[in-house]
Amino acid sequence: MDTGLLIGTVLAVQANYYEVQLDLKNCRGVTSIPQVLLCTRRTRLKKVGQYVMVGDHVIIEEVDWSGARGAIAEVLPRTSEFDRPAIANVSQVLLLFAVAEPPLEPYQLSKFLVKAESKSLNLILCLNKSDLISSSEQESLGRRLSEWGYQALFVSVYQQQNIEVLAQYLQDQVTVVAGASGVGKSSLINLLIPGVKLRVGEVSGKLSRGRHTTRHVELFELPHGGLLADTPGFNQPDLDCSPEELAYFFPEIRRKLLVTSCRFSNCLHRDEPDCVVRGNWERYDHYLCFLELAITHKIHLQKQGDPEPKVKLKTKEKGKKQYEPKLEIKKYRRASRKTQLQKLQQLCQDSDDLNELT
Ligand SMILES: Nc1nc2c(ncn2[C@@H]2O[C@H](COP(=O)(O)OP(=O)(O)OP(=O)(O)O)[C@@H](O)[C@H]2O)c(=O)[nH]1
Ligand SMILES: [Zn+2]
Repeated sequence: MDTGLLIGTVLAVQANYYEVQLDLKNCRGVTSIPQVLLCTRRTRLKKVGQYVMVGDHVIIEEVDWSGARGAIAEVLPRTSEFDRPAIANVSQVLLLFAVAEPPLEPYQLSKFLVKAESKSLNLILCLNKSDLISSSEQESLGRRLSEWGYQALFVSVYQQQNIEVLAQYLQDQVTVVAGASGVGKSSLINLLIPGVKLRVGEVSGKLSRGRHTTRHVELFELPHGGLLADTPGFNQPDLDCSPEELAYFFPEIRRKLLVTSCRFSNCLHRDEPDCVVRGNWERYDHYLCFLELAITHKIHLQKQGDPEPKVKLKTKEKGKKQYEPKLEIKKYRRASRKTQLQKLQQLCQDSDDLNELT
């Protein structure tokens, strides 16, 4: 057996245990050792605050081969870090949507596309449930998306259409499967990885969110090499890019700015004079909506960095100035209907965020 370092990839994290798939290239000639070890994290890593993520390449020590146990001694440098779900070393995003059931919502698809573009990773757009539309509908949808700048791959899990083509795209890559709830992510993973048996649900509108019992992140091994992660029950990616960079996440805008430019270099493409981006193209409205979100996000970040002072300067008699603590906003003032509604929406959003994190 090679005495070199034992390296593996973290497939799943549960409580304080890490499921690590061994990179068996380092153990040539040995066939009877376990492929996956259940590992703990060495205390030294805890002390230096080095956390371990799914997808991490790690060095393993203190192996107990008979019990398939080990300890993670070191985390190798990451090439990328995905936040939702938290996975290291992802190489591409597979954006899966359905052509119907649930209906394809252009705004929602756009939001997922922009989010995926912001990751600077390879992006595959795949449309499932092609069995539910005619070939001419498929062609016109394909043309529409190519205007957006994407070559969509139409698949059907039910009819096993184009699954082989997709499998080739996934080979030897670490891919995160993202897409709205009910589009067939679990069904697709079950088909690609026989034996994995992810739970497939019924499409039941908004209530389908959160029905997954096990929501922890996990990487699944593809039969011909490569790893795949699901993002269950996840409908609304939040856009956290800056207003200035948003334009670059639209292929249509990139194409325009490649051949010409706006009068102002910091143009946000809203109402500035001589803007070459503003105009009559399908997703311009989406751009404007996302721009509003990005501006709100930026203001929010600025406020966080600059907390409101807890004291205020008051002028007393004879012009004497004095600092006084700020009084709390009246608690008994009745919230307007609009504020109540906003609070309710925020509450829903927060509980969704919580679901996505757990
Ligand atoms: N017509 C049709 N239905 C499909 C196809 N693939 C999956 N479905 C159905 O779509 C529904 C949702 O599938 P899931 O695999 O649970 O979808 P999901 O994307 O994992 O959903 P979440 O777990 O909520 O994110 C199920 O009823 C599947 O049987 C397909 O190719 N054609
Ligand atoms: Zn412009």
